[in-house]
Amino acid sequence: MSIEQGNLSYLNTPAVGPWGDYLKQIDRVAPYLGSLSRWIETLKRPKRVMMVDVPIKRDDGTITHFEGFSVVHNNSRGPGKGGIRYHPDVSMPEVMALSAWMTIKNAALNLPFGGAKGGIRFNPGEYSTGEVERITRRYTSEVNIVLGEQWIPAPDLGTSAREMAWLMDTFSMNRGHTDYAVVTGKPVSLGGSLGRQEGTGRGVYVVTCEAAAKLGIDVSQAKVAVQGFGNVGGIAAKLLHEHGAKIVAVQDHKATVFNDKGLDIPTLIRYASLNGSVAGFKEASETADRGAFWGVDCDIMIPAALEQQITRENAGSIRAQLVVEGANGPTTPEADDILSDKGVLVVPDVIANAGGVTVSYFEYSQAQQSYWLTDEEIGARLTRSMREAFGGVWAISKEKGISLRTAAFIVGCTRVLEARDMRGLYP
Ligand SMILES: NC(=O)C1=CN([C@@H]2O[C@H](COP(=O)(O)OP(=O)(O)OC[C@H]3O[C@@H](n4cnc5c(N)ncnc54)[C@H](O)[C@@H]3O)[C@@H](O)[C@H]2O)C=CC1
Ligand SMILES: O=C(O)CCC(=O)C(=O)O
Repeated sequence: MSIEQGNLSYLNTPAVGPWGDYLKQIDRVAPYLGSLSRWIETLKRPKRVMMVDVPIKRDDGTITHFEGFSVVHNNSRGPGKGGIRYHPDVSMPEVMALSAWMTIKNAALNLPFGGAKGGIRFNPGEYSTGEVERITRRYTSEVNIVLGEQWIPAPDLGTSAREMAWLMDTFSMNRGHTDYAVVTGKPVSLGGSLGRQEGTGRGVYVVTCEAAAKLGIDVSQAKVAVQGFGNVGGIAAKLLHEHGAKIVAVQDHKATVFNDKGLDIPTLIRYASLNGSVAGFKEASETADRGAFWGVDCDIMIPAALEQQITRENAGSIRAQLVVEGANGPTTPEADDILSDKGVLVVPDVIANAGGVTVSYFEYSQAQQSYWLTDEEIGARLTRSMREAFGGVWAISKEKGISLRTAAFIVGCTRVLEARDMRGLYP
């Protein structure tokens, strides 16, 4: 079997799904990389992949095994950085794609990190807190050999500061010393950074304002639709709502709620946190037709849930002028083309949702120095980093007449491959 085009025979991983989308994005940037493109295969192959067995004792005394994954995609610029996902559909090709997008994102923001990601295939909502803790601790011990030097984890979909605290504690127990810098997104009382929990949503808000200004959209008058109402979508919606935008539609894993006059976001956040979903929210209309979300009348759309949500099937129905990717990989390359033909501007994940990892970098540096910044300092640094990254990518996109995604990939891939080139090959 050929191993060209990232079609990795040893994993029996065909180039489809999110990994296939990532490979197509790399093919699109290759013509812009000049002589560095001779290193392009580096980006099509994860550096290290690991699948681990995670057995735990359930509350009823029985034993259950879970599949855990960890992928270090690239470490040319430093240790791999990226979150851990708990979701029933997590798979090795998905974690490969998520880790690869981290490589590009971290380099596009000029953070001193490579790309990595981890995941466990299960629905945490179906397990007790004690069971989730045992799964997290067992997984941490199983991936111990890559933690710290090769991979510095953080929260992603389905995980939060709570799991990062257990991870940090388990790692520290195994190594025999307390290590605050092995993981970010920890509770503030345990070496976490102020502003990390809100960092991704705040970054989405900042780039939404930057991109809207370029299109002449007044955010304080804009209608916004948000898919995914968790850490990223919920905070982005809250900040946009606070600045006058009307959030006219929210979709989560269970339901889609609409209100053309604008949803009361603080109340909806409280409601979703009490009920586990936006389903049944009284001050909204609700539809069972999940596809209807994409055709909602709005100016700005923020997909902040999973990969491959905007596809060739629904891209044509999108009425927004601006799509800001809070999620990783929500738009397929085919949908990118349809949106571009329609004149819809897409701010790609590797810039739009980089606020979280940017504050993670601040947390990592603070933990190493045991010196803590204030909320205001974090907020100001984050806003500056996001504006600079967006502005740089916007300028390249205008100069070359290409999408913001390809422009962001030019910045990210050039930095990674320059590092690769300078490090050379062992003779
Ligand atoms: N947490 C972070 O700091 C970062 C997260 N991201 C990305 O943002 C996305 C969301 O992550 P979080 O907000 O952290 O997760 P979360 O676990 O806090 O929330 C996920 C939300 O998505 C909804 N959801 C799940 N499946 C869905 C579906 N099929 N359709 C519609 N909604 C669905 C859930 O109901 C929930 O509201 C993911 O793609 C993640 O990789 C990106 C950068 C950083
Ligand atoms: O904060 C981090 O280190 C990683 C965040 C993450 O997983 C992401 O940006 O997708």
